Amino acid sequence: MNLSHDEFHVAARTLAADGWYVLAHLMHPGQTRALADECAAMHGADALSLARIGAARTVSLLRGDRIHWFSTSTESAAQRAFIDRMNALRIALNHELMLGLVDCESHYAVYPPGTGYARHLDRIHDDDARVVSAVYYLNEAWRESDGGALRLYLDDGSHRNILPQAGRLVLFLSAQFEHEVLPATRNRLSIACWMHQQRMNGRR
Ligand SMILES: O=C(O)CCC(=O)C(=O)O
Ligand SMILES: [Fe+2]
Repeated sequence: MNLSHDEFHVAARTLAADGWYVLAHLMHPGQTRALADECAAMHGADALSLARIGAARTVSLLRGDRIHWFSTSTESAAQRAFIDRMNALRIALNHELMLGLVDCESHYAVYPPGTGYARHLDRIHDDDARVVSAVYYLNEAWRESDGGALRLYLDDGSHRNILPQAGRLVLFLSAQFEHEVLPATRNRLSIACWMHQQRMNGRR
């Protein structure tokens, strides 16, 4: 396992060249397990909310995940460790690519069996803040037969299926890559995260 900053260097270079990258182990397994346990416990206690889409904030049939936004006032030690790690990555990306990423926003997501997220772009049309999308997966021993891949649509018309394996972080440019979450046969746990630039279009 490589948790060194060399890995961030490779991530930055590959993101610049290809627009997407899969990092094998963002955090130590114990930290990932703590996040998975907390996310599963919140789901079990019905403490997650149905996800909503867009400015209208309407619950949509397009996505079936239940979420909890991280916030500094309520965050746990496990969430803090994740945010610290993502901030280190964000600073490395700024350093190497001069992206001007000012912060990240993150939420837990649980997709119950049979639910997914239809093909979409993370850059919302009236908001240019999201630059890099990142998804951190929390599922131990995920098998191909469990379904639940992230399908990333590439510029050449092909696609890649990425399984939501614990420890894996997927990065891609928010404005460039359409993607979808395929339905799974078991609960699919993750943290979705967006790195922001300062908004250019005046919106707050
Ligand atoms: O969980 C994933 O693999 C992707 C989630 C996603 O596309 C989103 O929350 O916008
Ligand atoms: Fe997305």
